[in-house]
Amino acid sequence: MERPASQERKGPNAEGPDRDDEPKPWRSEGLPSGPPAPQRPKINWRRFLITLLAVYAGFFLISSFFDTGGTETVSYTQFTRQVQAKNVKDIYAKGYSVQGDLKNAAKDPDSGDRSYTKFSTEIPVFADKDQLYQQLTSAGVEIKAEPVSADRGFFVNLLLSLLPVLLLAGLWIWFIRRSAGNMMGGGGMGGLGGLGRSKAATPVEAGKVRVDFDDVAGIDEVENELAEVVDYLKEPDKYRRLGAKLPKGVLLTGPPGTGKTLLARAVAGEADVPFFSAGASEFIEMIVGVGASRVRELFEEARKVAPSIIFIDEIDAIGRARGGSTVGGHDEREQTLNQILTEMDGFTGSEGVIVIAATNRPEILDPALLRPGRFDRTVMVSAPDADGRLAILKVHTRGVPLADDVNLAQLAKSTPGMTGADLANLVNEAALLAAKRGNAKVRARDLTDALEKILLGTARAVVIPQEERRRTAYHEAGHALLGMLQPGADPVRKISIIPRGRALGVTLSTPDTDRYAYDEKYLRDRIVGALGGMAAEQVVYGVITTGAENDLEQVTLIARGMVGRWGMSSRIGPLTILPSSADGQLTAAPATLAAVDEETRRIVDECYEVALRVLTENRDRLDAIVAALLEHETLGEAEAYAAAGLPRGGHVDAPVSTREEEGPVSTWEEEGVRRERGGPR
Ligand SMILES: Nc1ncnc2c1ncn2[C@@H]1O[C@H](COP(=O)(O)OP(=O)(O)OP(=O)(O)O)[C@@H](O)[C@H]1O
Ligand SMILES: [Zn+2]
Repeated sequence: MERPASQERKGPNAEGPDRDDEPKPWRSEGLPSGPPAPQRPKINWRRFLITLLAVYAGFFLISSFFDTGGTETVSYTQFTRQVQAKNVKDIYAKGYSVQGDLKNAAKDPDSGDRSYTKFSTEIPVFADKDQLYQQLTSAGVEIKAEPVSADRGFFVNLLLSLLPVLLLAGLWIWFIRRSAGNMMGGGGMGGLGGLGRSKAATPVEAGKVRVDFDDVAGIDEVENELAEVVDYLKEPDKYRRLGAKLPKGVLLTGPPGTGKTLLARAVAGEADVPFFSAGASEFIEMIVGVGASRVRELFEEARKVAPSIIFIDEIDAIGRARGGSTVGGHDEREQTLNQILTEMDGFTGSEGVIVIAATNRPEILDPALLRPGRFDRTVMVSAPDADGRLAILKVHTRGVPLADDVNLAQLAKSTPGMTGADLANLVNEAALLAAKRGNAKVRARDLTDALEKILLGTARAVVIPQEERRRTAYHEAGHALLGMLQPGADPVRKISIIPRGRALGVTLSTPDTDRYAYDEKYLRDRIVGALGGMAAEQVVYGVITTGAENDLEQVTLIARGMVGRWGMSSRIGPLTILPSSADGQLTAAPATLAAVDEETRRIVDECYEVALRVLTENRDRLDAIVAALLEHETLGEAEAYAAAGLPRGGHVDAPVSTREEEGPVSTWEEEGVRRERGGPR
């Protein structure tokens, strides 16, 4: 099977250099090959600005030199005194500015001991010029005069004042020349015909995309979710005949390097359709309106060759929630975003263009993007678990000769927290090492050395330390075990110690049926479950960590609601004491509020006691879940209950949903300060 060998070898920033010298806002693949567009040198903006500043400063220096270099600036009084003393040889007048030479050096009136023969001065407008002229002629001063416009200093001044205008003009010309390269035709920008429409995108790869689902490993669930899209792209008529509506947009979310871009290309490869890809930030130009017309153009091209895929990477760059900041580029971003929304609204699904967008930060996206008919399908791509990492390692070692001592399964186990991009990088580093060492095959040592090099060389933690994993596992197992043991709690659906965004791990519980009202028992079990992570750390380690912040927020919210809003405390009685929102009015007396706090505390304390007791009594089950978690990293419902040695008592089998927004779900996610992956890129 064909695959792009070079692409496989790249690390997490594989696309970086490409993007940098790519003049066009998008790339397309899978179109018939055409003549390559002439490469235009990319303007380095920082250097450009620095040069400009330097030139500016230079002008200032030079002009000030011309004005005062070697001459003494004297007062008008001083000047007339020299004239009366008949010590002035000649003057040179330009408007009211006068430069001149003295016959004999005069002492500097300010410092006293410095002497000068050249001077300059300004004649006040209100000076008696006739009288001055007479004095000058009678003193025999040679007078030279020039019209104001011939002034050398004036030219310099003119240049200086014109510089910003010249600068803008230069920018404009550069911009137009640049746009002319990949844009043609008229229309795009109102009166500025020639801007904003692009020529057919030049293919990067001739023929079709040569990546398919075989190249994407360890995220089978995600592939399954996208299989429908592939099927639709392959046979749009099949769906069209039935009038079926397919998603126009799919949003891939997940940490950097988990294969979102790869996945989008694989969808195109599987479906054998052209692939257009663009980084969202590349749409945004200095000049308002260009991003929008590029978007329009991109969709036009894609529609021409439909069925096709448009991939927009880092959509958060333009898709951030609107309003709020009004920093520069705001308008442009908004217009570009609006254009994307318009395009997606405009084409009906039957046109066969599917937009796939990727982001690491779905939470900051404008909700408008996620409405039906736009990116109405969100697919979460998370970092791979141990099995997933093994599968990815297998993909990336397909073309690499491995020595017999290499144990990929072992390597997969020792790289928790690594993403697909990290693993691809690891294999490549090992191959480089082996080549440097003159070996024909990659040996186990090359891989371990490469791993060490990566661990030392990257600032972010690539591999999660074993101790941290164990602690996270205990924390999650604590939540999960209490969820399994407390009779009123919702069944546990999934436990994971794979980091996800800022979360170190997650335990997911969903009820079997929809619940509309919650009784006190259920709420108490929720609190017990939420405290389970902290309690487990207390039981096992004797200390607790900051990881329980989210848990405690949930606990406080529920307990305060029980006391202050739902009448579940006999001491307070059935009264609404606390407003349902933060800005609501508080009407209770301070003593009542204090009582609410005490009651809240009592409930939480009682629940924490329960959590500690249950976990201590069931320590063996807790340890067993932790062992299973460390082994597999994620446990589904059946595996979780099996590990705990518990029946899924009374719980009806419900379809497991991993989409957390569905239904009343309790998730216990641990905030991890250390685990912010990726960072600025
Ligand atoms: N699941 C995977 N299977 C195989 N290779 C993978 C996988 N995930 C990532 N890779 C490798 O890592 C490289 C980079 O991944 P990709 O660019 O698709 O990640 P991404 O999620 O789009 O990251 P970003 O958010 O930084 O754009 C891929 O080209 C591929 O070599
Ligand atoms: Zn927790």
